[in-house]
Amino acid sequence: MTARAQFAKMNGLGNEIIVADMRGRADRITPEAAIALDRDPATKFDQIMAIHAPKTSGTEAYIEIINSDGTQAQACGNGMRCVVQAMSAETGKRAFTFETIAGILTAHEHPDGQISVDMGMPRFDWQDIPLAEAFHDTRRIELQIGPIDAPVLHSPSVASMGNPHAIFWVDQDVWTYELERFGPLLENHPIFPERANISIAHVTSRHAITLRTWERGAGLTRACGSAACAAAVSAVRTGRAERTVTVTVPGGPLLIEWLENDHVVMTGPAEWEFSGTFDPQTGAWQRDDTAPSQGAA
Ligand SMILES: N[C@H](CCC[C@H](N)C(=O)O)C(=O)O
Repeated sequence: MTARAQFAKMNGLGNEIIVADMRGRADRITPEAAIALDRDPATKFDQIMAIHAPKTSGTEAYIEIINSDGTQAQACGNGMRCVVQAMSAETGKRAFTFETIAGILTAHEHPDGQISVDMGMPRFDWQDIPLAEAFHDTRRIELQIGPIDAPVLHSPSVASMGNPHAIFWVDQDVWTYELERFGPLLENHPIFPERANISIAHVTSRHAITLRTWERGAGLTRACGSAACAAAVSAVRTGRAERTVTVTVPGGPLLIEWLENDHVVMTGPAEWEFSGTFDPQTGAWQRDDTAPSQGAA
């Protein structure tokens, strides 16, 4: 058995996150461990944010992002806020520079506890999303689901926030759509060679969007920060909204600002739930404050 690693179960607006401290270790969290942790109701998560020692000077840490199906993701805005809260509690620092598979990003904690993450620049070229075929205008691509002559969802905007997103615009309450049914079909549609995060968006004013997301590799979530960013920039590109917008996801509101320098900044909360230790090989875990019988160990 491998030595245990420390973790904190946290959430970002209900996006279920495990922040795992993998610094000073040579091993990685296996897909089997991720799947085992997700199967246990107490540690069920959408993403694991694995903190590794920095690879690049000037960065605090290298963050690996793992979906609940064990696959890797390039971006996780809500998870990044959880990492900031955990590391600011540990170090007393408020501003951080991190590296992920998608590059370098910065984040800081405000005095009121809200956390802003610079999610970088969105990309809109079809090759960057990526799409399987050329679409020169990604504000609206040909893709629909439901009866051919009366599609339920159609013509999404697509964008990359490091990870692939499709945003379907709707004119009514986002809860009236069966996202749990259409999500998996669209996530795995052949137009998305790396699959995609699927959102339905209702623009309710020039500064407000309501959003639900089916996440690639994780399914229905209460919040998806990168999808909120993708929806906000896509709403601006299609003339639906201004560059500062509140995106309300099932877990609550996120403030998204698309700055003049093309960076997208997301601001929202993070919440600690409990801490423990786990085996990165198997996912066996134990709460810090309970007797050794707890968990799958
Ligand atoms: N929950 C995340 C996104 C997870 C990304 C993931 N599902 C993927 O791209 O594979 C967020 O807050 O941005």
